[in-house]
Amino acid sequence: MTPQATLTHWIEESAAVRARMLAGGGKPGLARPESVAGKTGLEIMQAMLAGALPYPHIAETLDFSLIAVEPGKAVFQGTPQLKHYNPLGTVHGGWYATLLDSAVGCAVHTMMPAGRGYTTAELSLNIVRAASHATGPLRAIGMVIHCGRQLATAEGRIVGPDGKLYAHATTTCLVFELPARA
Ligand SMILES: CC(C)(COP(=O)(O)OP(=O)(O)OC[C@H]1O[C@@H](n2cnc3c(N)ncnc32)[C@H](O)[C@@H]1OP(=O)(O)O)[C@@H](O)C(=O)NCCC(=O)NCCSC(=O)Cc1ccccc1
Repeated sequence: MTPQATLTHWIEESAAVRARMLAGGGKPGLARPESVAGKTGLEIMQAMLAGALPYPHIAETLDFSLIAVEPGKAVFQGTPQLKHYNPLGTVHGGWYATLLDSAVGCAVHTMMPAGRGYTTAELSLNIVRAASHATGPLRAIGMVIHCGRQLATAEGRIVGPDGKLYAHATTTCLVFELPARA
């Protein structure tokens, strides 16, 4: 696919995902414990994509959204804007970090059986190309490398529709038993 065709595909796919989420009742918020009980991580992420579970507020704060999940993989799309700038006049490093923490974390989440949770214990980030408010949509793709009983590791990349790399990251997540709720 040409970069222009990829860009068109990304824009259309993201609009379709958003429309599906909204049609299913999706809105920013926090899932109630009883709504996620008994679901695997993949089922939770799929329910979010279907609008059956709320999506997190951070997606609106930083203008990115979940696009697709499969076992061991999560794809997000975000568009850098002026409101994401640092005082230096460039996109804040935290924007790339948040997008990649989301992508690699959710990739790990897709591997969690019901009753198991995870949290980021370490995130290592390289920002190798500056994006701007003129760049347009970028995608963060997270992939699991290892998923054990206590540790999970994953890697992720932020790329443009032309394939240019903007940032890459690795994470170490702690995997644990979710506490039983009364
Ligand atoms: C410039 C460099 C650091 C190094 O580049 P290299 O690895 O040597 O790569 P390469 O030579 O392959 O060129 C790649 C592209 O870069 C361009 N380019 C190269 N050199 C320069 C140059 N001197 N000046 C301008 N542009 C330069 C070059 O033309 C090429 O683009 P092109 O292919 O022509 O279109 C690059 O990795 C980068 O910009 N990273 C993003 C860093 C970033 O945005 N960090 C986050 C913000 S910080 C923050 O928020 C913290 C904070 C918070 C709060 C308050 C205050 C602060």
